[in-house]
Amino acid sequence: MSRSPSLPERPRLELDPDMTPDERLEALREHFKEIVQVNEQLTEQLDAARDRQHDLTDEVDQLERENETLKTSSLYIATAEELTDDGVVVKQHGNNQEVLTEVSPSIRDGLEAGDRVAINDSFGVKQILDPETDARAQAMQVDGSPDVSYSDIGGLEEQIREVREAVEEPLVNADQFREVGIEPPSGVLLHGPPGTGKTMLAKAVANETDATFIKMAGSELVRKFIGEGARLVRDLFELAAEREPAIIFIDEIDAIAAKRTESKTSGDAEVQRTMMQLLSEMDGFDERGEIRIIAATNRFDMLDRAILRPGRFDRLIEVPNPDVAGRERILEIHTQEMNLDDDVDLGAFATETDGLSGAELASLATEAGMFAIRDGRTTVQQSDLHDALEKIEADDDASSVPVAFA
Ligand SMILES: Nc1ncnc2c1ncn2[C@@H]1O[C@H](COP(=O)(O)OP(=O)(O)OP(=O)(O)O)[C@@H](O)[C@H]1O
Repeated sequence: MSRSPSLPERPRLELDPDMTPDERLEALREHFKEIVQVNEQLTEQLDAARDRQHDLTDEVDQLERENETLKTSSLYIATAEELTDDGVVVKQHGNNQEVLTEVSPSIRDGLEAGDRVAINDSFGVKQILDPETDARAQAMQVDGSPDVSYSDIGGLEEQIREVREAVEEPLVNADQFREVGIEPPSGVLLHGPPGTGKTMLAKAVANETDATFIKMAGSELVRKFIGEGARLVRDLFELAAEREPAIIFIDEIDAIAAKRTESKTSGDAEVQRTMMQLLSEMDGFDERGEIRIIAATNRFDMLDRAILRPGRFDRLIEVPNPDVAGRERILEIHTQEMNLDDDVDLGAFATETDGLSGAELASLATEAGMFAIRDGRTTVQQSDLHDALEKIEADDDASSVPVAFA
């Protein structure tokens, strides 16, 4: 930046007592001339300073407008894969679509392969993400249209009904709720063992309602983005407001909303701040329009009861491990694209899989396919399912061996 010129010296009038009146008059004339000159210089400097002030004000306005555009328009996150003479190959996160796009020279100069960038609807690179924005991008997964539907979820008919009533209906029939004069539940908490379909449920509602699905993992907030939790929670709600209708999904909410402990470590204070921010966002939620919030936990017992108060997560939905009919349906779903031998009886097999979660049944189906391939076959037999079950149970036992003996 150019330094402003220093101010001219103030002219000094030096009158000698021995001067004749003529000499004094001459000295006074000289002094007057000097003062006029300095006055002109100062006027010039003042004009230049005013011009500069105008330029800077314009620059500030321009930056404010750019900032506003960046904040309000929806941008997507992508990675710059390759810089070529024809442009930049970017890969959009979420759908992995790759495109060759042009970038303005000013952005191109600072861009390197591997950088995360923000792109607009027509794939134009608008911004290189700095580490701070990057944290935001990593902490939140945004999916414009998740590809899970209710029919992909096995054995959770009652839970699907409840989620539809508490989340889908208020989004789709907001007017009806207003006319009847009732407030829909603020937040829905899905709780149950790992891998039972909680995330799928949240994605399916987003899909069904054409809402944007925004996921944030509580554990990552606490582990990866230390010191940023509260701000990221605020950003999460801001992003949802920009993208409404939107469904906010907070996975592993127990990581930020566990019961308060006696210990006063700085880590606890940080988690507390994050939770307080979440509670205050939820308390101011009514005015937020078409945003619904779903949280999930495997550790319901650990939750701070403050988050379950009316107006917060006041609708609890338990998502348990599937019963035998649920397991059969989940097996059907995960084998529907597979080439099954006529001897396969999923109903009978389901009775042998007591205690397995939906996620375990999904990987069991893939494992069974692997056994068929290893055996040089293109069809999956009942025996492959049994082998896969044995393997999964053996893996399970190995992972539950106490660490000291593992
Ligand atoms: N009920 C189900 N029906 C069909 N597939 C299921 C079901 N539950 C789980 N799965 C399979 O397991 C995967 C993981 O499920 P999901 O992420 O929804 O579980 P979750 O309950 O959110 O788990 P976590 O608590 O560990 O986050 C799904 O992508 C799907 O393949």
